[in-house]
Amino acid sequence: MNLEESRSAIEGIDRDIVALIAKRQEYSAFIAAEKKKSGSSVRDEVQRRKVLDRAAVLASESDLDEESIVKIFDMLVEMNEKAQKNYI
Ligand SMILES: C=C(O[C@@H]1C=C(C(=O)O)C=C[C@H]1O)C(=O)O
Repeated sequence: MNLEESRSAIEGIDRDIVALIAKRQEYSAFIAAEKKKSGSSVRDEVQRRKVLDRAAVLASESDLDEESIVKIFDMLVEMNEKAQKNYI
């Protein structure tokens, strides 16, 4: 595979990543509605920890740097919380 082909493959993957992030974000509306009903706060520290710990395990299973993957997921959680706040 040459440089152009590799870059084109990466572009496709980047598009997939953004589409998956958008899909993840869509759930913020449903989750915000449930939290509004029950009066729960947007940030759920127990669930947040679960998501970040799972990300670390998945990173390690795929031989990826755990710290970097956890940072990415920390940003995803923050994005989701920010979106939920727009619904509450
Ligand atoms: C999505 C939720 O709300 C927040 C966002 C989370 C996430 O993006 O995974 C996890 C915990 C919460 O702080 C949830 O409570 O499940």
